[in-house]
Amino acid sequence: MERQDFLSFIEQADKFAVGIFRQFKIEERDNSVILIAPTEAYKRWAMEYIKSRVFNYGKRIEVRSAGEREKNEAYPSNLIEKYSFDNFVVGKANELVYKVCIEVAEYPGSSFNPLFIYGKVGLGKTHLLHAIGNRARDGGYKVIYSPITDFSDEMIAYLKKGQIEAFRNKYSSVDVLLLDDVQFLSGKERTQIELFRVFESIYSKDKQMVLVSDRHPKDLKDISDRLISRFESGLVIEIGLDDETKLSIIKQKLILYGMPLDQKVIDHIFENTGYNVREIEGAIKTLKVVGIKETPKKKSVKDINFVVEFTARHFKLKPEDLKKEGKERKIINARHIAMYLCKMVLGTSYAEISRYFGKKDHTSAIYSIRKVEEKIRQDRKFKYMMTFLERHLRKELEL
Ligand SMILES: Nc1ncnc2c1ncn2[C@@H]1O[C@H](COP(=O)(O)OP(=O)(O)OP(=O)(O)O)[C@@H](O)[C@H]1O
Repeated sequence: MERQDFLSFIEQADKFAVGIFRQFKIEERDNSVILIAPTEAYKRWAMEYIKSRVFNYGKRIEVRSAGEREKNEAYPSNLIEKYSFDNFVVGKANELVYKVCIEVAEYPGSSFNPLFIYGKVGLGKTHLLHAIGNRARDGGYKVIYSPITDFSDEMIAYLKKGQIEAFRNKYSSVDVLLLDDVQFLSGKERTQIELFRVFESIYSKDKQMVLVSDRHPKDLKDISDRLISRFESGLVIEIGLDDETKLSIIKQKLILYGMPLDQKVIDHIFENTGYNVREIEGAIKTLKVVGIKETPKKKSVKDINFVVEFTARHFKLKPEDLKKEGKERKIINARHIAMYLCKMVLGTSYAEISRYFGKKDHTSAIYSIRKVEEKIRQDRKFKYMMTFLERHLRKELEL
């Protein structure tokens, strides 16, 4: 019965092809259909066929060859399926990296190896890693995606069980290894040693490695030179975001969230977000709930004052301290946190925040808020504290 679904779809579209597809084993799943080809040649044919047609089956189509099937299922994938090449908006600042990623996903190990992508937060690095993983997996390759902290935790767990060889084998036997947030390797000596081994092994077998970081390999701290030089030995490429791409992303996301492409809305989002797609998504979601009439309303200075008082109270400081230019770490941190809370809780624009804190340039608020975002990602305790602060602030503001 299930087999019928995909085949009847093909039958309507292409009478010739259905005869060939009948020779495949077809597994229908909720969101995807897996075609298991009898031989490699059939697999290649099916992949070409699917790629060259405008396919609107409504499910992701995955092609594997019979031999690969078991191998792949032995590797439960933690890839996020919604991150694909198709829904990645391309513009000047990310076009090259996008093309390189497609190349790597389709010909792993034989083009840019290792591929090292770096760039600021929320620019789509993780999205591209998963897109590579999904495409390579569809091509029948064994893929592992792992944020470096998970890689490290897993390594320690294996080490404790006395099974470090099993860990090495697991990571060395993939076709594509995707490592996220490589900057967190910093200071993790044993993890670096193990990663180096994995690297050498993968590389010698012409398997693919893709690494993602928030900075260039040269700017990574406390990472061994030999590892850095490996990171630099393939292609190092930056991902960015320019105004034109930002605009296309806003439009695409508005459509995605079922919102009208209203110029006022577009301008509002454009002006109230930095160069960070995650932030753009956040702004659109807020807009969807609150509506354009309320969101753009300028938060009164009274509210910003309230956030500053609230933050000062938490850190046992005076609100005036936060507004002054100070050198003391504790005060600087509290000021950054107050700025972050203004942005997240009140939705105040960068320009307004900067102005309130006595800065002319709106990039100063962007910089400070980014610092807080980075710390949230790096430090679990800090993240809990920020969640706590945000929740309490919202309560006090009755938001
Ligand atoms: N060019 C793009 N087109 C469509 N969506 C995008 C694009 N870039 C980023 N996004 C979306 O923005 C969000 C954040 O992207 P992602 O997590 O990949 O960023 P990142 O660069 O890995 O950030 P971080 O360094 O914080 O991990 C995701 O939901 C992603 O789908």
